[in-house]
Amino acid sequence: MKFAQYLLMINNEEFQDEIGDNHISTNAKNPVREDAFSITDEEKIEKIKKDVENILLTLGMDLTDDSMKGTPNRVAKMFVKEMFGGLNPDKKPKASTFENNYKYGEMLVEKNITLYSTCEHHLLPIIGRAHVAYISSGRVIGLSKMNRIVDHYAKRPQVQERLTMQIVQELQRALGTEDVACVIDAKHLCVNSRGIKDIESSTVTSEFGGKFKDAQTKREFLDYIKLDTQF
Ligand SMILES: Nc1nc2c(ncn2[C@@H]2O[C@H](COP(=O)(O)OP(=O)(O)OP(=O)(O)O)[C@@H](O)[C@H]2O)c(=O)[nH]1
Ligand SMILES: [Zn+2]
Repeated sequence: MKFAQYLLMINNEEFQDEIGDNHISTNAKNPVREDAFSITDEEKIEKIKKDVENILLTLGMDLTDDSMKGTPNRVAKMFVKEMFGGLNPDKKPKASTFENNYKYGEMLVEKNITLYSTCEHHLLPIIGRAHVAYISSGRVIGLSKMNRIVDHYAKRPQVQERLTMQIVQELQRALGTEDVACVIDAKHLCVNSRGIKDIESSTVTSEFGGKFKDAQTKREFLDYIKLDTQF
């Protein structure tokens, strides 16, 4: 499918889905059930609170203890409003774009974007940096919107590969161009702090759209971001 046809298709209301990911390719969608929004956030918090309470009681914790009595509610609120808030389409940032009046024609790189996500296999943190770039085809986007888009898709149960693709596809939609790239370098606490317990290793993923598939353009982007970030 041509990119223009794809843009027409994703703007068609019929293609709206539960978490507002109508423009995300099938293979990059989070596995979300159709009834994801059959209950409100407040109802979700109430249900999760009871589930967390149950887990802690099963582990043998005394939930009348001053320090722990608020924990089930705290965890439930944190899940729904913070860690997994990106499942709520109302929280999706407005990716406002404007005319490229100054005719800037080179790539723009937003690098070292702080990334906090959650591994969907273990529900443990993924901590790292995202680097995104695009070449304008007429529209430009507010810098902070790129950080916000990264944060929105990070706030879901994720695998890093999918997250990388979602960021690129959302920026392609917002900017109306295929010429978008993203590299993520992140530590998965499920690898660093448990299991194999390799504290040093990190995971690098990338997605290169349009002109970024070209070796020279890709090289320029990778040179700008030089993967020497410490986190
Ligand atoms: N591809 C991919 N794998 C991930 C990501 N996050 C975590 N994983 C891996 O998912 C895998 C889950 O494997 P399992 O064998 O079911 O889980 P496990 O028994 O806890 O595995 P260990 O971590 O090896 O102890 C692990 O190898 C994780 O490192 C991710 O973002 N992408
Ligand atoms: Zn994990």
